[in-house]
Amino acid sequence: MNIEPIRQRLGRFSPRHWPHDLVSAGVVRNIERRGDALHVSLMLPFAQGTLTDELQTLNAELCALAGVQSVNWQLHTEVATLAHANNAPAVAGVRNIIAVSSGKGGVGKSTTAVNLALALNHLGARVGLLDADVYGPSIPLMLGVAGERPASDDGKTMLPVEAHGIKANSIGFLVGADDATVWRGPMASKALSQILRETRWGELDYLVVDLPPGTGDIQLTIAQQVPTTAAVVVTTPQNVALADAVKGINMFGKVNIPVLGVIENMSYHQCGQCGHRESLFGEGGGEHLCSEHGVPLLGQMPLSATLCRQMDAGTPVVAAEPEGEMAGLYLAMAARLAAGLYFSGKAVPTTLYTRQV
Ligand SMILES: Nc1ncnc2c1ncn2[C@@H]1O[C@H](COP(=O)(O)OP(=O)(O)OP(=O)(O)O)[C@@H](O)[C@H]1O
Repeated sequence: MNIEPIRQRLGRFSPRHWPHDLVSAGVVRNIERRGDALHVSLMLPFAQGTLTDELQTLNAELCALAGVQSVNWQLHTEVATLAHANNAPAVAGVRNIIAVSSGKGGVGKSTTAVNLALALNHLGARVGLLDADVYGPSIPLMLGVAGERPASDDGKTMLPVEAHGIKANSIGFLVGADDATVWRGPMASKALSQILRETRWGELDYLVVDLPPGTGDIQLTIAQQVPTTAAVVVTTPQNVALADAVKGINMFGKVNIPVLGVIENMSYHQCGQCGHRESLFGEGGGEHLCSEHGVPLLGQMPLSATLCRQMDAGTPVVAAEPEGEMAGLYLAMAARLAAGLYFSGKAVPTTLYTRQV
């Protein structure tokens, strides 16, 4: 069978959120006909969301081109390690680190970090979550594991706490949320660096780091001490929050950490009864900010009482209702994030890059 027409068709197909088609993205591994079926195998270098469904739309055309009855797609994912944006030494086993930040407190940064981490895991990736928010470590509560402590079998390193399929560590597990908040700059960033490196994360495709809110020295120091691959900025639509989000984008710019995009949280309220949408804090702010600063708007999350309640109860929406509408929004953001990270980064050999240094 001549596979060239098949290859050409795949070369004209760009999945959603991909800046490239399947062929130029280099993901097509093998095309062959076996009996009445066409087998196409793809090797994907990042966690992906709806690709399986999207590929089905090609089936009829490919069947006609190959003269077969069916198409059998085989998708393998091996998340690539991307060069990080600074000179901080790598963390053993950790392929990519995504920093989640916000220009100001209370915009839902931790909520976003937790649900994005869970969403990446739902897409099939091995995920860790580091709570670096020394001013208010809320991850233990949000994951429903506030009473737990990381175990240590050698007195030197810690095993992360596991919750809802991801691995987590937080300053809040170790000193209690109230004590951590009185720490000041150098002490907090030193402790954090230690937690990052003394946790036995195992093999992780993505480690999501929930940074402290703000754009001051401590955030800058942490961003530099952590071998960050790229960052995400969370904001709400009010002008004051957007102005601070710009400071966040600029902060990462100063230390050459690429900003993968902005997530607008509490963008609108959707009435639980009639479904009516209302933009309580203004409309179009996130979009405007993104187009002005040349960064993608990764997604918009509604203000939702359920989301807030689930978070407080330690069962984040992506874990509680993975098939629901709200989780779907986080899953789409995670897929966009993973694609954006891969296509904007530079792949490096995993074995060299993630070993203990
Ligand atoms: N989209 C949302 N709808 C409703 N409630 C939300 C939403 N996002 C976050 N919240 C709630 O708002 C509160 C603050 O959220 P969160 O702790 O994530 O903010 P933060 O930006 O991390 O704050 P800080 O950095 O100051 O700790 C929490 O009670 C959370 O459940």
